[in-house]
Amino acid sequence: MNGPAHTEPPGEQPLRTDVLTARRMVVKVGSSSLTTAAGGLDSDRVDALVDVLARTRATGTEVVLVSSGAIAAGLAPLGLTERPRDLARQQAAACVGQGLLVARYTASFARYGLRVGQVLLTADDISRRTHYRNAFRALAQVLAMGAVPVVNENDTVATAEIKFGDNDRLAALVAHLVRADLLVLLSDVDGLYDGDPRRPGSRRLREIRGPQDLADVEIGSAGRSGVGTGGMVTKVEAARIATDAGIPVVLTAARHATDALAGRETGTFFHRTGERAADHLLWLEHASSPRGAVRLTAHAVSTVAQRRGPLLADGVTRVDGDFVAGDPVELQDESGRVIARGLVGLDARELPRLQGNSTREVVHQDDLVPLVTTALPTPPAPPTPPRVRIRIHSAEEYARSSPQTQATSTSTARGARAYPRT
Ligand SMILES: Nc1ncnc2c1ncn2[C@@H]1O[C@H](COP(=O)(O)OP(=O)(O)O)[C@@H](O)[C@H]1O
Ligand SMILES: N[C@@H](CCC(=O)OP(=O)(O)O)C(=O)O
Repeated sequence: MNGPAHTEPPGEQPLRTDVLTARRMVVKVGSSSLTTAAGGLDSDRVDALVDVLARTRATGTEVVLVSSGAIAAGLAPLGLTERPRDLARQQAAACVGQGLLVARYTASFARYGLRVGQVLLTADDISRRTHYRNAFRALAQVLAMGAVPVVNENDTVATAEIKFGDNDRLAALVAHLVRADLLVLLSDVDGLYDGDPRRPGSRRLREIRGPQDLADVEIGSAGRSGVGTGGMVTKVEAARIATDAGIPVVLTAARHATDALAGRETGTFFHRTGERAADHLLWLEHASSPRGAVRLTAHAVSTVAQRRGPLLADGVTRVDGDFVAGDPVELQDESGRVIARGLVGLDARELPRLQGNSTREVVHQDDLVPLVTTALPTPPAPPTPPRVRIRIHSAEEYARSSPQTQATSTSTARGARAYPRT
């Protein structure tokens, strides 16, 4: 475990109201906080975590646990001494380790008469609206029946295309999914430091009020545990996703979980920076895979970026991808820069016929998420309608390609869909 160079003594601090008033919280614990130095699950640490969560549950606060550790738990039983680099052996380790992990939680929560329910998700499960609603219903029901959902990525079947990539991000998305009041990220380090926590002189940041507070912070990758994945980068990103959606975040060490959940000043507190968005807008921004891209006139870019109105057909200059009405698409400026995401209201194939049409709506204003924050000037409307160029790719080919490729590719219509439509 990485010991931070400097841990500031907890002084007498006011309690954190956002923690005390949370009625539903998502707690994420990293692999490094659940394993022994020799590898394998550390039962004492699992029990210590469950003690805290069961006490919180007993006060009436609902808890969803997002737990990493499947791969780490599967290493020793498969004779592996370190986390494999290749996906196939990671899948095998997760397959063996996930069962052990949930068995351990089941036994540990049983000491308090609490049941656990395993929930394994892939990005695909929440990147489509119907699945998103389904996942919400399932989790809400597990909570309503008094059990503790233990969520992890479904690493055994998750391939690169459908991976969340890290459980910090998964936890932020689950926090939004279950409409949590608080997200708690438990790691092997007791908060966000302004530099490498092992370096003498690095200071723990007590609170983050917005991106401006992160300007001079050195945010590094995973420490020496060898089992963690994203390091601070993914935790700060997860905090951004959650706080943007109105969910405050506590980031601290698993060993400080009691203090953190009691609202005491420990770790780093990320204040909420935004309001909870409509479900489908968060889904659109963070969880959806765009099915295509639409390039806009300068005038339409300005309208969309400032969310002053819908995207109309006469604002479209080019269409990439084989999307149909209801799909998420990227909205790009004339240079191919992505300026927003939107749920498109028309099929890609319909758009050429609507060239120059200023009454047909391509994306409704309520189905837009601007991704650029800078105010864009409003250029005059173009005098003549632009020509629409259609370039169709298969959805899977489009999703895999880089933004540059997406902007410049010349492949022709294939019409294949990667996944069944929902
Ligand atoms: N600015 C920073 N503040 C705190 N920790 C940092 C920072 N930069 C990098 N880290 C590293 O991030 C590690 C935590 O990430 P990780 O190993 O992925 O943990 P987990 O398994 O809990 O997800 C810490 O052990 C630490 O070494
Ligand atoms: N889903 C993987 C963990 C992925 C992950 O993000 O790990 P960590 O950085 O330890 O939270 C597992 O259970 O092994």
